[in-house]
Formats: sequence, C-alpha cells, structure tokens
Amino acid sequence: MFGRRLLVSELRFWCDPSWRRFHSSIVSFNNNNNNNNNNNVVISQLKYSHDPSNCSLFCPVPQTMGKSPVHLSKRSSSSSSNSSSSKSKNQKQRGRQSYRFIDQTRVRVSGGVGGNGSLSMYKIGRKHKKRPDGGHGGNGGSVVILADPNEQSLKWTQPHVIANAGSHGGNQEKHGRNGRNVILRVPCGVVVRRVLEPDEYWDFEKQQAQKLVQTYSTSGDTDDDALNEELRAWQEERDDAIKPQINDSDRRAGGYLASNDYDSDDEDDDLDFNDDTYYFDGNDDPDEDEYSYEHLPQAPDLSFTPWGEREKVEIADLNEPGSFIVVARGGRGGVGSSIFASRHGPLPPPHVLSQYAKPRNGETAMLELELKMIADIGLVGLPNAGKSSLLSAVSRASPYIAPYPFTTLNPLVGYIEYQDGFRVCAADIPGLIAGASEGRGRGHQFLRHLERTKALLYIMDAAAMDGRDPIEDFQTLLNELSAYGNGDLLNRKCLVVANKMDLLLKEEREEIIGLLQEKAVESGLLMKTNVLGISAGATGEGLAQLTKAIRNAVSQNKQ
Ligand SMILES: Nc1nc2c(ncn2[C@@H]2O[C@H](COP(=O)(O)OP(=O)(O)OP(=O)(O)O)[C@@H](O)[C@H]2O)c(=O)[nH]1
Ligand SMILES: [Mg+2]
Repeated sequence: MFGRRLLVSELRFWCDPSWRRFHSSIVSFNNNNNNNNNNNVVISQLKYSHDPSNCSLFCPVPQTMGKSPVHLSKRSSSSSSNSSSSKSKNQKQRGRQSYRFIDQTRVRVSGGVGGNGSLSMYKIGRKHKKRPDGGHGGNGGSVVILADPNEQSLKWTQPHVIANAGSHGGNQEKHGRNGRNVILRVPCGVVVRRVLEPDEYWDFEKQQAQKLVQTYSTSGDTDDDALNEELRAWQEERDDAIKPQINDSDRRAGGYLASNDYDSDDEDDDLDFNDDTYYFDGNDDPDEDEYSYEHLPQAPDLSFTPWGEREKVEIADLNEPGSFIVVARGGRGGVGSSIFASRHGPLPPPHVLSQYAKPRNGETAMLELELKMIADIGLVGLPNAGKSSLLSAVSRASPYIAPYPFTTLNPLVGYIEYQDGFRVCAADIPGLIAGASEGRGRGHQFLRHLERTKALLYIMDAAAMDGRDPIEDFQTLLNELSAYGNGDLLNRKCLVVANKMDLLLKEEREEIIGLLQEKAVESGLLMKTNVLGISAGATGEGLAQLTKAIRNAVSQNKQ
C-alpha cells in the first residue's frame, strides 16, 4: 500500500494500543508526506478509533515474536460504515440482518513452503580447509481451522489460503524462521470435508481396485457383460460400505490433526473389510482364477461418486469452541550444510548437499465447509407464522419482520436470558414450505440447521392471515420434518405454539388449540406442554408461560 498511489479523504483505523510501532510509523509516514509535494499519498484526515467495527483498516494482532499466526475471519474484510446516522430505522434493521451469511463454502488451503537450507562453507585459516556452517531453512506455516464462538458466518476473502513460507537458512549456522500459521476462524458447528482430487483415494483397497480396473480396461475388447455387471455391483456395494467416519481416537484434547485421517496409504485404517466378501472378481475363493480380465470391453465407470462430483471425506466436526484441525501442514525446511560439520570423514559431494538443502512444499487440500448451527431450540413454521416476531419478543435479537413471506432468508440466533443467568439459544429458521425436505424453497439448507437443536418449537399462524389453515400448516411441517434425513427430527422434544391469538375470539381460540392438540397427540410428538396460545407480535400474551416451557424443554440436556 505504501508504494502505491492512494487518495483517501478520511482514513480511520484501529490498532491494538500495545503495538506502538504501528502508531508511530503511521504518524511519521503521514508527516513526511505532508512536507513533500511529490507525495503519492494524500491523507486529509487521520483518525484513531478504538472500535474495530468503525475503521477502514483492520490491524491484526501485534506481532510479538514474529511468529504469531495470521487470523482470517469476517473481521479481516470489514469496511467502514460511518454514514449509518443517515439511515432510516428499516434500513438499519435490514442492514443488521442482511449481513452476508454463508453457511457452505469451499476453500483451497496450502501449507507454506519450507525455506532453503544454506550450503555455506567457512574457510579455516589460510589452508584450503572448509567447515560447513550453513543453517537449516525454516518450516512453512500450516493452515488451521479453529471453531470460534464469536464468528457467525463462513466468510473470508481468499478462495485459496496459503500459509507463509519459512525463511532460508544463512551462514554461521543461522537457521531460517518458521513461516507463520494461518488460522481460519469459523463458527462452532462447522463440518470440514476434504474434497479429493480425481486421482486421490480415501482408502487403500479402493485405490488398488481402481488401478486394476484401469489396467484391464486398456487390454482389449470382450463381450463379457456379466463381468462388467458384477464389477459395477461390487463398486456400489463398496461405496455403501465405505462411509468414512472420524475416529474418536484420532481426536486429541483441544483439537486433532487431519493429516492422519486422509493418509491413503495408511494400512492401519479402521475400515475393516472382509476379503471374501469384497474380493475383486466376486468369487468366494480368492485363489480361484475363473475369469480372465485380459479383454474387458472398455474402461468401466471410473467415477465412484455422481458425475461431476469428487469424493468427499469428512475430516472434522468442529462443534466445540476452541476445537481445531490442521488442514494443511507446512513443508519442511531444507537441511543446511552444518549438519555434516560434526561428522567424521569427507563431506558429501555438492550435488548431494544441494539435494539436502531443498525444502519441501506444504500440503494442499480442497475443503468444503458446512455450517450446522448449534442452537438449543429451533423455531419451525411456515412463512409469516411469526417466528421472527417471537424471537425478537423473547430475546435481544432484532430480525427483520414484515407481513410478507420469506422475510427471513438466513437463520438467525438469539439468546433467551433468564433472571438467574440461564440462557437458551434459539434459532429462527426461515419459513419452510411443502416439499422442503426435497429441497424446495432452499429447504435442505434450512432444515440442516435443525439437525443439532435439542428441541423444536412448531409455530403456526392461528389467525390464518395468509388464508392458510393452521392445522394443515402443522401437518405440512410434520410431513417435511419426517421426510428429512432419517426422520429423526420428529423424535425431538417439542413445543407447539399457536400465534396471533390477539386476532381470534375466545371460542375460536379454544377450537384451534383443541384441534392442534389433537393433531400433535395423533402424530406422537414428544410434547413438553399442551399447545400454547401466544401473541408474539402484538399483545405479548402467553410469552411468559412459553419462555418457562422453553427452559423446561432444553434444560434437561444443558448443564
Ligand atoms: N396481529 C399479530 N400479528 C403478528 C403477530 N406475530 C407476528 N405478526 C405479524 O405477522 C407478520 C409476519 O411476522 P414474521 O415474524 O416476519 O413472520 P416469520 O414467520 O418470521 O415470516 P418469514 O420470515 O417470512 O418466514 C408480521 O407482519 C408481524 O407483524 C401476532 O402475535 N399478532
Ligand atoms: Mg422471519
């Protein structure tokens, strides 16, 4: 930035007060340029702010030992928003809610390359004697993904994150500095999957089989369709059997290393296969060479996953604050010549030394990150049922509320706080529609966020303001939840709520609540209380009773 032309009318930046060098360098930089007419940088106003959200430049954590990691999170791309005073209330509300929420993304990560080892030789006296004194290169930095409760969205600017390279070694046994790690901060509840390259394989057996198939497929023509059919069946069977799981023993306190998980050559893998069952030619007896593979017709289907999709392997589930995974390790630094100094005998020849001095590249991986929100209770309902109104009535969250469907487009979390300090995290899920379990109306993306909730709150518009029948709405919700995944969502503890009671007469209220109650009992829901009538967006009736019931529903699972 300093070498380039830059015109800034007002520059605000925040920096950690303990990083004094940054303060002074900016101030002197500004002064120098003001005295110089040919300056490239014009700063008319320079402001310090202690509020990170109100700045043009975000200055990362001070670099104390030269090794502090680079933190990548949504804050690193924050920009100033100092014209907020002129915004209307609605715009403000919209702005607050419509921050860019990303719950699924892909990122390529690469560890830093190591530094070169030095080949330096120290001349001893006048004789032509030399002593090797080259230092080792530093190791490249690694890329780490860390679950941080302060993050809300999977947002960062780079599609390819590369950790810093290690420095080169020098003479006099000066070893290079290790590259800085990059820490990608993600919200809690992120599932990390590694997307394998077309030539990468998760397990050894599959790799061997694939090689075999490729070899035979190039050998010639045959009409042995039965064999092909068998091969295909075998592949399908194998694919079902190979459901890679994260092994608990791979996890360590505070985190775990990914690299062990995706080592395709690791023969100690947990996945046990019965050789008899999965023997390549489908025979019970592996020794019996009944088929000749020399003339298979054409290359069999090489893709083990649907067309265009590459194999994905789940390598971590970062569901606890502070849990982390090293997704790309940095390359090792080159070995300096000094390693041979204490050895007896002649030095290795120069070409061998330079081989040693070469650093290694860091690991590279393509990752898919998917956020599954961790909330205690999920608010489920059709559009306009009043989910956001309820969340804003019982918590400090301020979702956008309006009388049209699909006002809420992204899940939003709010905390219901009780007088004794107990807190319940509630997630407002965007409205579901019929067919959501098949993906209609982004249904899959929304239902995914319910997977980790401890309890569900079904909310219906009892006044039928949109002309829908609340009982039918309830049935739609039950259908969609039972059809999603393995239908497990219906077995959660739940509360059933009829909203907009203020618009109904006394008899109508009783009738609606009675019908909903009947339907809930009929469906076998694990209800914590009877159906509750509330008015979340108008009078606030029934909310006190509801918050107690919510606490009751989630507290058994919570310490
Ligand atoms: N009269 C009355 N209106 C309500 C009540 N609760 C919500 N509303 C109104 O219903 C409309 C929809 O409310 P929202 O909270 O946005 O509904 P939602 O379920 O979040 O809707 P989506 O985000 O579109 O799924 C708004 O106009 C609210 O003012 C209530 O208790 N009584
Ligand atoms: Mg809403």
